[in-house]
Amino acid sequence: MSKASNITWHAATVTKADRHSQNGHASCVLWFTGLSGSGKSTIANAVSGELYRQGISEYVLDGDNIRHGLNKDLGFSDYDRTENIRRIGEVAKLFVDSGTIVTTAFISPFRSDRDQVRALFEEGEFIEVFIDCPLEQCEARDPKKLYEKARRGEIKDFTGIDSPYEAPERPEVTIRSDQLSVEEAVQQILQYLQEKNII
Ligand SMILES: Nc1ncnc2c1ncn2[C@@H]1O[C@H](COP(=O)(O)OS(=O)(=O)O)[C@@H](OP(=O)(O)O)[C@H]1O
Ligand SMILES: Nc1ncnc2c1ncn2[C@@H]1O[C@H](COP(=O)(O)OP(=O)(O)O)[C@@H](O)[C@H]1O
Repeated sequence: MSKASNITWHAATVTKADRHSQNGHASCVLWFTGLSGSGKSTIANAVSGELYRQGISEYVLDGDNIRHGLNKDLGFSDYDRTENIRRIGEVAKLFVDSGTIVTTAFISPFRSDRDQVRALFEEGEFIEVFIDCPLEQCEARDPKKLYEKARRGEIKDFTGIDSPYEAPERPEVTIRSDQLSVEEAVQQILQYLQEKNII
C-alpha cells in the first residue's frame, strides 16, 4: 500500500526492450540466496567479472554494502530482514529495467520474501540461485568469524544458529559450493543464461 496519493506513473520514452536491443543482450536478476559464508559474494563477484569481460552490462548488489547505505536503518529482526529484501527487490527491478544483469547477494532467508520479489518481475526475469552449502562447511569457512561470535552468544538472531534459513524449493539454479570450484560455479550460471538466451 502506498502512503502517498496524487502520484502518477510516467511511461518512459526509452523502453527496456530498446535497451536490450542496444546492449545486444536481455536483462534479469540473478537472485543469490544462501547461508552466511556459503559463497554468495565470492561467486557473485566472479560472475560479474566474467560478464564484464564479455562486454555485458552487469552490477552486483551485495548484502554488507547495501547495509552500509540504503538499508543502514535496518537490523536483523525478521521484520527488518523482510524490509531489507523488499527494498533490494525494488532496486533490482530498476536495474533490470535499465537493461542490466543484476546479481544480488543477500541471505534472504525467508521464502515468502523471495517469492514477493519474484512477483515484481516478468516471467523468466527472476532467476533464483541457491548457493547451497552445509552449515558445517559455512561454519568451518567462517570468513568473517561471525559464526564464532554467534556460538559465543555475542551475535543474536544469526542465520542458521538462532534465526531460520528457508531453502528454496524450486530454484532455477542450485550451486553446491562445497563441491564446485568458484570457476565451475560461474560456468554453471553462465550456461543457464546462455540456454535461456539472456546472453
Ligand atoms: N544476525 C545476523 N544474521 C546473519 N548475518 C548477519 C547477522 N549479523 C551480521 N550479519 C552480516 O550481515 C550479512 C547478511 O546481510 P543480508 O542483508 O544478506 O541479510 S538478510 O538477507 O537480510 O537476512 C552477512 O553477510 P554474508 O556473510 O555475506 O551473508 C553477515 O556478514
Ligand atoms: N567453491 C566455493 N565457492 C564460493 N566460496 C568458496 C568456495 N570455496 C571456498 N570458498 C570460500 O568461502 C568463503 C565464502 O565467503 P563469502 O563469499 O563472503 O560468502 P557469503 O557472501 O555467502 O557470506 C570465501 O572465503 C571463499 O573464498
